[in-house]
Amino acid sequence: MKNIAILCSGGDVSGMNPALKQFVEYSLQNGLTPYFVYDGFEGLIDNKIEIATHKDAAGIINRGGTIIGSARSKRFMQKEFREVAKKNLDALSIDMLLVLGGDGSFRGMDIFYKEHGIKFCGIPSTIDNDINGTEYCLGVDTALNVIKDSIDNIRDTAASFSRAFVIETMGRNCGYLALVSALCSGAELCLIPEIEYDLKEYEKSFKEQIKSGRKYFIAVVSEGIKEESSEIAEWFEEKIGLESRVTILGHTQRGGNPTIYDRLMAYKFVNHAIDGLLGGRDESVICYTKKGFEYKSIDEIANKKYELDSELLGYLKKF
Ligand SMILES: Nc1ncnc2c1ncn2[C@@H]1O[C@H](COP(=O)(O)OP(=O)(O)OP(=O)(O)O)[C@@H](O)[C@H]1O
Ligand SMILES: O=P(O)(O)OC[C@H]1O[C@](O)(CO)[C@@H](O)[C@@H]1O
Ligand SMILES: [Mg+2]
Repeated sequence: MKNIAILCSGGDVSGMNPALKQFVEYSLQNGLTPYFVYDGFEGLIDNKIEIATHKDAAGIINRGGTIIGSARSKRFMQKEFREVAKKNLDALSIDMLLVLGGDGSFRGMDIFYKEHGIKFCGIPSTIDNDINGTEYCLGVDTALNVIKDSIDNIRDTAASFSRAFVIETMGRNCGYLALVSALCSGAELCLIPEIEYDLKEYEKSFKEQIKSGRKYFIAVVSEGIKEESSEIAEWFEEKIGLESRVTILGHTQRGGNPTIYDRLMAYKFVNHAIDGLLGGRDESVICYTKKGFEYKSIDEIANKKYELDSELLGYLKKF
């Protein structure tokens, strides 16, 4: 029987647990022995690698996060520790790995494959949705729903108090979460790292809107823009004349009950990843695009910047 392992790396997402469950089931269906690697690349180095059974994957489908843990591993960046990881995998005769992670994790696996020939398939899993080559990353839908609920709640109090709210989303240097949330929550202002802005250009229009009866503003801003959220709030107070508050959604965006979409995508990503490895694709990332699922090379994924959809950008409100 052949052995296959799975690990989670980088920021966790809701959808990882459904993926782990499907990994166990689909591996067994294919006559493979599934292994869990606990705590990402750290666990590869520290030999936290154990056989996974149906029992290990039971009762987890509704849980956010990942029951096997995730990590950012400084040690995996060093050759000597990757050698330790390879020895640990060899001792268990594991030469196929599924990696649930982001671009950084795939870059690390690419180096590991080139050095030691451990075959892998990456499953894009990051709330940032910042991976080039795939239009969807596992966990994004759940994160967007968490953000949507938060903004809807904030709107209630913003309206009651006639305030401006600056709501900051995660995303690192990618504005996807902020852009989609702003569109789907009817925000008056959306600021993202990809688009240059000058707040002065909004002043005239916002003041006119207040004169015509607007009582409150919702601004959705992404982490990674040139200003702090508190500075945007000060601008609302000083230039627009509205009392303001800041809500930084932070790690709430990384948790929560996985949505139906993320559960289904978890199943599909995992099946395609295992099929790819069994079909002889030794080093790839399984991507989801308008054409469906496609295997792509690490070069295409990790060495090019993700571009936001121009149609979505076109929907953004202008000043
Ligand atoms: N060049 C590299 N060489 C070896 N390992 C790497 C390299 N780049 C990243 N890694 C490994 O991948 C881990 C995860 O990378 P990173 O923190 O960038 O997260 P990610 O996978 O991009 O996910 P997310 O951005 O969603 O948190 C790093 O902590 C490191 O262990
Ligand atoms: O959980 P940490 O290490 O604080 O990292 C936070 C970062 O991870 C992410 O949640 C996922 O990459 C980013 O949106 C955010 O900038
Ligand atoms: Mg990343």
